[in-house]
Amino acid sequence: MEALLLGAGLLLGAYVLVYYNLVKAPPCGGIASLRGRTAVVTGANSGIGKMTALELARRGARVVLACRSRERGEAAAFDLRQESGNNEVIFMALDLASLASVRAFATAFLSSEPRLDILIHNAGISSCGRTHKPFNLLLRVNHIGPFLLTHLLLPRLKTCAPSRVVVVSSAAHRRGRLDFTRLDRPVVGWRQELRAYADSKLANVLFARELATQLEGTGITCYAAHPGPVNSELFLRHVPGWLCPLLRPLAWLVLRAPRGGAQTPLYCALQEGIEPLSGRYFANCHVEEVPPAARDDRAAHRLWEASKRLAGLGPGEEAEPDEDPQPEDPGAPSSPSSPHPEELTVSEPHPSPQNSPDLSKVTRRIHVKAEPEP
Ligand SMILES: NC(=O)c1ccc[n+]([C@@H]2O[C@H](COP(=O)([O-])OP(=O)(O)OC[C@H]3O[C@@H](n4cnc5c(N)ncnc54)[C@H](O)[C@@H]3O)[C@@H](O)[C@H]2O)c1
Repeated sequence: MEALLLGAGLLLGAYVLVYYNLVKAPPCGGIASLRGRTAVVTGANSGIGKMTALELARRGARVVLACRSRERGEAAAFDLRQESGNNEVIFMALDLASLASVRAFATAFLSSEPRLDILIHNAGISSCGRTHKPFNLLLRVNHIGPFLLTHLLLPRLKTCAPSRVVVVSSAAHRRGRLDFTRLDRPVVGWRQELRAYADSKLANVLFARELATQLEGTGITCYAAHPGPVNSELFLRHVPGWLCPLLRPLAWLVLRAPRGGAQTPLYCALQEGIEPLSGRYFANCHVEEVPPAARDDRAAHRLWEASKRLAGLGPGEEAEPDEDPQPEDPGAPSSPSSPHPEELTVSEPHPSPQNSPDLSKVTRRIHVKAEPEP
């Protein structure tokens, strides 16, 4: 009897593993060679971001790992260079919780990198941990920081068009509800954190939607991607230490491996022919319908305006980094436009501009944001 139960358990485990990692997350196809193109992946020192960066590096792209910790970022860049055999994987410092750091990253990037073809907003947090900030840290890291970064890097994305922006969102956006009267209120306690996480992921979906509208006709397309339920540190990081030994094997068994989680963001970054679906939400490498709150164009526009204020971008301001007003950033040094000396780090000298392949052969200009009516 026990042997039977064990056998059934093993079979079930194998089924779940295969189902989540191969059936639901088939390896993404898309453009085979990215030689001559540059990609930025935020939060690329672990989990889904690291696997996304690895795949881009394997295809020959120059990959910038935009990470908070120099030590972990440099270590990840080293690993990825080894694993991919591509020496064009570098680290640059970016802390999305600090608007000054976002600006410093953009300044460093624009002055050292001649190209930007793919921007993947992967970094995210699900909890504030022990940090107490006088603002909504989850919204800051998961949405406002990426919003500002996109604005600052737009000129480079435009000159390299056709180019793409991928915002790693989550199915949790379905539980999100944006309260515009208290968007930036500090988050206290795990219940508020869960809510704020879902809200920030809804903000990701609305951001991709509005960005697509604003960029129509520029050759830049953007997508919100759900990686699936992935076995990463995102949630385990905040679980009490004594619970981890119990949860880790369970998570390994029932959740997708980070490599599987990377497939939908990669699909959005690389798949030919999805340009008419710019602004849409993807899961399991397919476009998916979202709930009314996530396809509310008025809310998307309102969020855009609110995000501009929270990111320190003035009304009608162009996205040129040098023209941005000084942001108010409680967690940042007093001179945001002066780069932090320790943050302006590039682990390798930039390469000379390379011959870029003709992307117009594999992509088309965006004409419509196609979406069936509910
Ligand atoms: N793991 C899942 O089941 C799951 C499900 C849906 C969506 N997601 C999303 O996938 C993305 C990647 O998450 P993951 O599961 O790989 O977790 P992870 O914790 O391994 O990766 C998150 C990355 O973001 C970085 N990061 C955190 N705060 C940062 C900051 N202030 N500045 C710069 N980088 C910062 C971390 O250092 C880390 O590298 C997140 O946006 C997450 O919301 C994950």
